[in-house]
Amino acid sequence: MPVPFVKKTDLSGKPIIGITMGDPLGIGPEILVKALCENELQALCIPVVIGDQDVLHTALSKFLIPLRIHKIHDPKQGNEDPGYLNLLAVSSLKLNMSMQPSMTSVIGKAMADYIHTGVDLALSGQIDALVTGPITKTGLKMAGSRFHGHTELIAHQTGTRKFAMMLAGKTLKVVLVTIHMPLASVPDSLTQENILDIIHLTCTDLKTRFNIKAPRLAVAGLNPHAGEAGLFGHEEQQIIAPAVKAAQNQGLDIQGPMPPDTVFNYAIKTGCDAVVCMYHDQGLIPFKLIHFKDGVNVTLGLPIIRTSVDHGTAYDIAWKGCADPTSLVEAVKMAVFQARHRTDRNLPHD
Ligand SMILES: NC(=O)C1=CN([C@@H]2O[C@H](COP(=O)(O)OP(=O)(O)OC[C@H]3O[C@@H](n4cnc5c(N)ncnc54)[C@H](O)[C@@H]3O)[C@@H](O)[C@H]2O)C=CC1
Ligand SMILES: NCC(=O)COP(=O)(O)O
Repeated sequence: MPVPFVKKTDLSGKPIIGITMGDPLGIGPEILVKALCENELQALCIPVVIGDQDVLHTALSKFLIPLRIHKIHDPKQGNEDPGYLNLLAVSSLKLNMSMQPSMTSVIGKAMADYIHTGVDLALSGQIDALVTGPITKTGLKMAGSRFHGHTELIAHQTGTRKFAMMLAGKTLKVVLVTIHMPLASVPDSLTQENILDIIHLTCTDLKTRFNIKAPRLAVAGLNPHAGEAGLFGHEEQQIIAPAVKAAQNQGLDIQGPMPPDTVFNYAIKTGCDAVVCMYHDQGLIPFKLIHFKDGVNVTLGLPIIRTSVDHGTAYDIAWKGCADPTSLVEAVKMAVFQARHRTDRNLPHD
């Protein structure tokens, strides 16, 4: 479904930020009510939660959060009073959280519906950005979705062909060339073309969404020592280096492929704006060592703004009261920043 244009929204007041509740069985409801009870976010935006009334009501009472649910049907009805939790109720699950329910296709579908609704609202300009709470990929699969996660689902729903996953923090930003696939499939999935696409997406979004005028990038190799001149693999010489060279020839400030064990240290020390990584854990391990608490997941290349927590559903601590809401707070703040600073409004994305 191609949806090439973003509707213009009036940003003279506070941006309206849609926040999906995520998997009801995970820590999504808890971090949501904790994040909203601080009043910090309501000073920056009008948050509108897309989720389930009973589940949120249970979270409010279990975690002793003094917010009142304000049920709305249109994001414009969002109350600016920080004492209210604005809710667009999309499901009515009637779960007994004290019985530790398991994932079902009904819960999985509700989780997916929050995302679909949020994307529709963002595409039509009724919200200025979408922030997503954590979901389980298995739950999405049980609901019949063919997508691995939000990133692929939202790209599809917005008709976006070229997109990328960025994990962003103040110290380090990483962007992934391949995302959710077996490690053994990674080498065959790397092409000069897709690496160059990710480099371009990164540069474009750093300029248009992060307000970075002249982005500097570093690119990681795939193999130990970036292949050591072909001794430990040929992907650097045959695929990655030609992509970096092509980007340099197009005038981009970019270096690589660099040895994966030192590229992150180099990037932080020299102030690179992002490191382009060849696979999921190559980027996420160093990123989460630094930004586990406050990292934000951002999808690049979309016609809408989508940020997310950097963590998952954390079933091991769900509904126990010890989940940390910092990543969600940072995801909302980044969504507000992007809504205010984006320079690509009304421009078609690929
Ligand atoms: N944005 C999203 O929707 C994401 C979803 N996932 C999904 O979540 C599920 C679980 O993934 P895992 O690999 O176990 O990662 P996870 O992030 O859910 O948990 C890893 C460890 O970190 C802890 N943790 C995570 N977030 C925390 C928080 N806010 N406060 C305190 N401790 C926290 C957990 O208790 C656990 O010990 C999987 O289905 C995965 O696909 C994973 C990452 C992001
Ligand atoms: N490791 C990041 C992750 O799994 C998040 O995926 P998505 O749901 O944002 O696509």
